Amino acid sequence: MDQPICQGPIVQHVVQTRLPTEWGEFTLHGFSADGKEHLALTFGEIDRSAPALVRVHSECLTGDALFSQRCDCGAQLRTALASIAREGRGILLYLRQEGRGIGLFNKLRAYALQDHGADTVDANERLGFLADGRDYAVCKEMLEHFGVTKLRVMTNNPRKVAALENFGFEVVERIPLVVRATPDNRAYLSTKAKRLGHLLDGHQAPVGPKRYIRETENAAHSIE
Ligand SMILES: Nc1nc2c(ncn2[C@@H]2O[C@H](COP(=O)(O)OP(=O)(O)OP(=O)(O)O)[C@@H](O)[C@H]2O)c(=O)[nH]1
Ligand SMILES: [Zn+2]
Repeated sequence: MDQPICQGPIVQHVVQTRLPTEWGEFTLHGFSADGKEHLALTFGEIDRSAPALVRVHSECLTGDALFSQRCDCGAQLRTALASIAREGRGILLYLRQEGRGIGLFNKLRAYALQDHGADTVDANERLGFLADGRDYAVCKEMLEHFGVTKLRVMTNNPRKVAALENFGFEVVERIPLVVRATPDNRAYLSTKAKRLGHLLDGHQAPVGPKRYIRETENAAHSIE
């Protein structure tokens, strides 16, 4: 019998509109995939022949919209948008995989466990989830929609770089997205470095499958 063909989600570009921000005017694109509404923010003309400055950001309602200091998401989002605007072109994918894929209320349950001493990984596992349940498959078609093939990716997460490479993109540079530690997020950041493999000092060698990725000297430091 034929093996079923493993296909990614069907991704549709549904709508686009202007998004004026404090850093300048982006274009906001709505994509639907598997019943979810994902977003892309683009700035300037995307030059398909040059590597594109890209941020793949996972939804964090508490950090992105409610000013939470428990994590680095809000500051990373603002820093990435400011960097793209400063460069004059680039793409931010805003993926609706809240709480590393477990959803908002489960993330809040994980926070409640962390309030009583668990770290971010143990809390997920105690709730019966993987430490990180994200799936980046939707990125492939979203980035293909904009016609880019070579990427300069703003992230501290080598698994994100590896996922993009597995989809066939050439990641020519990883740009650390370093956010200042605060008393509220210091333990969280340290757990990400120790248990989830995040590269948080901005100067470590990439641990992804390929070692030629250029680590930029000019990390996108927090603007706060
Ligand atoms: N389950 C869970 N999710 C969290 C927690 N803190 C933040 N998140 C989610 O984690 C996601 C962001 O992932 P991070 O691990 O902060 O960073 P990353 O995307 O892997 O890496 P960067 O590209 O460097 O930002 C968002 O979806 C947040 O909602 C937590 O304690 N528990
Ligand atoms: Zn967050």
